[in-house]
Amino acid sequence: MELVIEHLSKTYPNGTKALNDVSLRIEPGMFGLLGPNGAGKSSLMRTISTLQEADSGTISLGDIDVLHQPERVRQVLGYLPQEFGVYPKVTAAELLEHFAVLKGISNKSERRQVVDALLHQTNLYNVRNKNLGGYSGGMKQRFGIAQALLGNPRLIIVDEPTAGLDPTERNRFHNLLAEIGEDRIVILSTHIVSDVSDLCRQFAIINKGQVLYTGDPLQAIEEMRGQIWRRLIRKEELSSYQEQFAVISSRLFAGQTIIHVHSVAQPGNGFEGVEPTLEDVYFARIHAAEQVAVKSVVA
Ligand SMILES: Nc1ncnc2c1ncn2[C@@H]1O[C@H](COP(=O)(O)OP(=O)(O)OP(=O)(O)O)[C@@H](O)[C@H]1O
Repeated sequence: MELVIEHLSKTYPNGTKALNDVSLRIEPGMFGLLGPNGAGKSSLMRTISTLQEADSGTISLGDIDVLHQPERVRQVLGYLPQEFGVYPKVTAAELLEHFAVLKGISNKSERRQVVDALLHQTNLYNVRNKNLGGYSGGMKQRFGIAQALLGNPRLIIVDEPTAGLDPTERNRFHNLLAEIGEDRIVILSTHIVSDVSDLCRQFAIINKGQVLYTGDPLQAIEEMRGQIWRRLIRKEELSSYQEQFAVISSRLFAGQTIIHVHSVAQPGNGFEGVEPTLEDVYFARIHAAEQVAVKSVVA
């Protein structure tokens, strides 16, 4: 089953163009949707999940017309929203059982089996009788995955799942995602580049409602090879470098500022070539798009 999005656009009543002619083809496996805050990721996820409507464009999931057959989508969809609220005074086992009833698993012993299996899979079985209010952020996210997996969905959407998780929990969550992404479409929406480079065979960069790039992370890195340059500068020199070069990122290291510049040719003295990372790809694509936007405003 493939998810095909074509020419999807959405403008909110206040005039914000959240999706601007988005087209994507998503195959089974983990797909990373990478973009800064406000890029339109949640709008896209909510539209695919049938929680909101688009102004124009089409989405198909196998033979399902997503925008016109929301009931069919909901039968095969698992969704972990950005803000996953839980009732603090019920236990994981109770709430999952409740969701299973809502999903239509009416046979009691079957439901019990499904719930237990999901609690095991998400490593929550030992804490299943604890109130959700006492769960850590990572435990809540894993519970979110457990509920999203009910009914064995073919398409799973997770919106910014690792924000706020500590490294151990994040790692555990990654392993869980990798496991569930083996045989179905999992769309991971995030602004954290390493979530995508760790997990996804396919990804897209989205900014201001537009798809800037889509493809394989390794290929995207390969295409940038020889075009990323590094230089140590003094903090107060940053703005002058930004005027002269395509500075795609700057960070502090041992009290000094390291900049990365995107350039096909050697930018000049003092720059050293570096192996690109997915983060360089991401910043370079966004930087290039912003430059085009600035130029068209000036023109
Ligand atoms: N209901 C709404 N009404 C008006 N504007 C909205 C609405 N929802 C989102 N927006 C705006 O649309 C743009 C895209 O928002 P969206 O939430 O889809 O982005 P995002 O990439 O998911 O960002 P974030 O990670 O911050 O959620 C933003 O400018 C946002 O302020």
